[in-house]
Amino acid sequence: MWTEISNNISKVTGETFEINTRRPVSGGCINQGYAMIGNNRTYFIKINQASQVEMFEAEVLGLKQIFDTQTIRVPKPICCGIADDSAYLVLEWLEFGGSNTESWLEMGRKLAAMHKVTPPTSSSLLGETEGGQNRFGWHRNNTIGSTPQINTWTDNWVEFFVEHRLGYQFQLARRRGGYFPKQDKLLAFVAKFLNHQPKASLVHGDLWGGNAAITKLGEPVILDPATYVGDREVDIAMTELFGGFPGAFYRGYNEVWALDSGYKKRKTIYNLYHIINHFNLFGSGYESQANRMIEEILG
Ligand SMILES: Nc1ncnc2c1ncn2[C@@H]1O[C@H](COP(=O)(O)OP(=O)(O)OP(=O)(O)O)[C@@H](O)[C@H]1O
Repeated sequence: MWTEISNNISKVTGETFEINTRRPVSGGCINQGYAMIGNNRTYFIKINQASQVEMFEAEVLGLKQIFDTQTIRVPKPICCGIADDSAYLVLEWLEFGGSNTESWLEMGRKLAAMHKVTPPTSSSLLGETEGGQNRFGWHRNNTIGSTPQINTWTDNWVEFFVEHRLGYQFQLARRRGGYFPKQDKLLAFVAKFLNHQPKASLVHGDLWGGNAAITKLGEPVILDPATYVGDREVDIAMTELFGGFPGAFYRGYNEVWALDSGYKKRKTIYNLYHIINHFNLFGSGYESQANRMIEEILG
């Protein structure tokens, strides 16, 4: 497998790459990460089962879409595919570790700049492109963790969030034996909560602490996106889900595009999506957390 991946790197970069050393990189929950070193170059590789190759293809497209905004750094995708019986994704290697206040201010400013972008709505099937529309979705489905994330273009944000985010995850959770007694009441209530008519923004989609990092040179980077066009508040809510980003991040963000005061009310409903997904991915421990969040939302 490693030779096949090396050969593909040589092919797409036009420079011979022969693997010399490989070491595991920890930090991800879904894929196995490795550093691949050879010919004075290093690459970051993610490996999963062959059936997951579409997940990597979607990640490449998400990284490219974010790169095209010219706002915030993402690792450059090199190639992806199947070698032996494994799916792989090769990315530019980045050296992390230079965290400081200025870098986190920049992370916030750059994320806000990215959120100001409304990418063209395009249908990969029809090859149509229409710019600047306030529609929500993406040109293909992707994954959140390894759960499918449905991105069918929808004109109305509430409809999109109820059907393709909360509703879809609840459906999967039911099949796994999840018990959410106030699910229907909650779904009926969403429209009342999300009546702020958000602008359609390009969002990262999975912005927990493990997916935001600062390079040794102090440059902010976002990793491993589950990109779509949605309400920017979904990203900010997720930064707060597992402990919060440094305060400088929020200061930087608000400098460029201040959050609406209603955000505080909405963030629990946005994070509920991720907690039900955690139930679907990691099991029952998250069921009671989701039910507590539902109670909190319903008041
Ligand atoms: N381009 C890169 N260069 C160097 N290290 C990287 C790079 N991308 C990711 N890493 C490191 O590897 C870790 C895991 O990466 P990543 O989050 O992309 O994996 P994953 O298995 O897809 O994760 P998740 O559980 O968030 O889905 C990161 O937290 C980071 O420390």
